[in-house]
Amino acid sequence: MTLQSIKYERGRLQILDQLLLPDTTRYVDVKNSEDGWQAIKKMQVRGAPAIAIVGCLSLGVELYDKTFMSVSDMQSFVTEKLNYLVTARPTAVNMADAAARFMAFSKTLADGSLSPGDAKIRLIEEFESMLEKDIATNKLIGKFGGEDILSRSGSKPIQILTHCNTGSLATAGYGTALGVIRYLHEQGKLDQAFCTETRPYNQGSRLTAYELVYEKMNATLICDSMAALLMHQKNISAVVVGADRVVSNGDTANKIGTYQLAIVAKHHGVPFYVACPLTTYDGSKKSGEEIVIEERPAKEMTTVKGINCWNPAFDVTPAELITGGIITEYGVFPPSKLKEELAKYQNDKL
Ligand SMILES: CSC[C@@H](O)[C@@H](O)C(=O)COP(=O)(O)O
Repeated sequence: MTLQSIKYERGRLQILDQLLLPDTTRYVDVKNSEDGWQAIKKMQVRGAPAIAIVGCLSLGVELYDKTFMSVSDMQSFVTEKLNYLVTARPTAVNMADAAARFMAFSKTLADGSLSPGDAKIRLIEEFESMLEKDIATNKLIGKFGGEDILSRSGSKPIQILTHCNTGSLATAGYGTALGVIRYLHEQGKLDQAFCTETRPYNQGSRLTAYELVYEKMNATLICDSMAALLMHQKNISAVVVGADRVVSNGDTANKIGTYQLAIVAKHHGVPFYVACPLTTYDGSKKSGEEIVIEERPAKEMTTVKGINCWNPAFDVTPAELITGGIITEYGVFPPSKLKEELAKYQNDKL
């Protein structure tokens, strides 16, 4: 059984408190959208897909206990709460994407054909479907990405470098970039995965390392500052990272430090891939310059009081550095073709 960041049954949501990992495994109840907002803001749950799923399910749990006089009352309530959930963290687009889709869906429920109670259950069912869809999506990402890497590597042992945490803890299960590594491992083709510590929040050393050990994959931890030497000395087959927002020209926001990995990969001729679902694509923005980068509190960085800190949680990797491609559930696309390729699938989202 893989690690489970989200436990859900209708009317009850629990999340694995990622602030306590790896030392303590404790699930906490998320009883409503306010709890959901707080859990996302405090990073008890994190990772773009998991943020959206927990946000929507927290609202689903709140809805379950509520009664509405009319479907349009429910629709106003849901719109207000979804808009609120989007404000918890600004950079990952998945929650905003889900909010837009579910607001549109809740409008379709107000056509008079369903009672308020039935409409509420239809909406809850749609929230619930995110769990299975995310895992199915991640398995496709894993396969497309894994096969692409294998096709480029000939008979060489496969060694993958990844950054941040993109596995079961950041999604409903299987993972995106870590899904690619998992697929290669399942095929018996993974020689070794390297993961960065991912300073300052240490998603790599606390969460990815924990997942890799838990899954018994052959894996090695490095400090972020060791990536250039690693690529110089260790025959890295590919760098594979996740994403928080990919915009229409292919520029990609992901965990701080991704940009420098992409530069180093280009210098060493190592293919650099971004792995993410269609729900991480934001076609409304033309370039990475338009992406809002979250800044986190200085206390996440400091060991000495009195020093000034700058703590951006994400950076933007320019499309031209994504040399391997963007791995989605529909295939692997060069960033320059992403917009036209994904346009074909936009209506499949719900
Ligand atoms: C599948 S998760 C992809 C990204 O969300 C992940 O790489 C990342 O940057 C997470 O940042 P975090 O600040 O931990 O939410």
